[in-house]
Amino acid sequence: MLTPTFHFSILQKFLKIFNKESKRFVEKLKKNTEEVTNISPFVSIYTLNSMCETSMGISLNETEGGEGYRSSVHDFGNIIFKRLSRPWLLFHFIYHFTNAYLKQKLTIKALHNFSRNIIETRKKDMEIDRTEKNRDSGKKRLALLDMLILAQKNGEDIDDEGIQEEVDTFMFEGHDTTAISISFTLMLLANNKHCQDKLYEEIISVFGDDDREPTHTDLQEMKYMERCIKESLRLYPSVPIVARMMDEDMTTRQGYFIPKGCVVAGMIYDMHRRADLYPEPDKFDPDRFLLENMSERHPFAYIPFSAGPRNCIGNEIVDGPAQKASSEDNEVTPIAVPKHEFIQSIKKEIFVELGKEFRNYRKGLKYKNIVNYNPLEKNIL
Ligand code: HEM
Repeated sequence: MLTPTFHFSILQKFLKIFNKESKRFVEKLKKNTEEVTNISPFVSIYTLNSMCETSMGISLNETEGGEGYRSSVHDFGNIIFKRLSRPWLLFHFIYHFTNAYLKQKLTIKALHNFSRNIIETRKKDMEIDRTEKNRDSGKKRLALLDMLILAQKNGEDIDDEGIQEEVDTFMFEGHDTTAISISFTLMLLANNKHCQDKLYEEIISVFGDDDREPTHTDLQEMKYMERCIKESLRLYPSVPIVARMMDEDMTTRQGYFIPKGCVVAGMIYDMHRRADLYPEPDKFDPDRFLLENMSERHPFAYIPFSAGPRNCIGNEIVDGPAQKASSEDNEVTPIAVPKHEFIQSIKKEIFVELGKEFRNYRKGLKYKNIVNYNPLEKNIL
């Protein structure tokens, strides 16, 4: 349902929002007088603004309750990380008696109330547009939410709760991942002056001394910047681990049995730093993503957006249109990896990697969700 929203013709309309927020970010940075600034929460103000406007079609700064929503988004992130980093809080029984749980409930309520209101208002506005046969509505910029409302109207299998869940997912998946990625890219450029200089030269070659807003074509020309972002996502993938629950038994080529119900984790961070795939893996070298240096690499050696049927839909923003836009096709061409190919690849790449990682933790760990990949003991812990 949502894939058409990620078509580059729609993303192009979003570019105005990204440009507006980028400008605000730069202005704010210029005014910053602190000697040391933690840039990550700073960046996330503008990525959250961008996500709100592209997902819900509202400006957080100009909407009643917007600032409350912003602080709830941040509080919620903190609550989750606090819980994840305190093993005893992972037991529901203990967690339910803590203040953190109470705060979590209140925060979720605030988040849901806000997005529910926006959805209801948006639905009413769209109804008015339709009944008044607003001739301009076709030219309007559609937010992701509008696509879901339209899909529901057209009889697709999604109810109000489903729409809200999608909007909430987008807000979290979209703003934090991009804020982290921008922060690390800035850090890497700051620490690698020669790359920063090269990128600066590229900016000058595209814009000269004109301070106009970047267009989609400009961005496509900025090949070095694209390589810097890709290399930054290799070193610091915003989502370092993905996990899947096995829905059927499986035996890998190496002969390891993984039972149904088992949780298997893919360590993207570790895979991206494998010396056999990336020589001098800790070095920031954007030229690893030159075509000639990539051709020999396994396609799943680089998976910052995961791969397969549940990969990142936002992948289209960073990776998809950049390559596909030039074909000027109006059809949506989702990047989907055939399931069997993905499974084969998991076997070869991710499981082998897991073997290396988990061997270190094996001794003394008796946790039913962790699979032992030690090649000497073909069994399960
Ligand atoms: C640097 C930016 C981003 C990175 C590195 C990233 C990474 C990922 C990864 C690794 C997954 C898969 C998680 C898993 O397999 O369990 C994922 C899923 C997802 N991402 Fe992103 N993401 C980014 C930006 C975005 C943006 C901008 C959006 C929305 C506009 C978005 C929306 C989603 C959604 C909805 C899913 C769930 C897909 C599904 O389960 O079918 N992401 N992302």
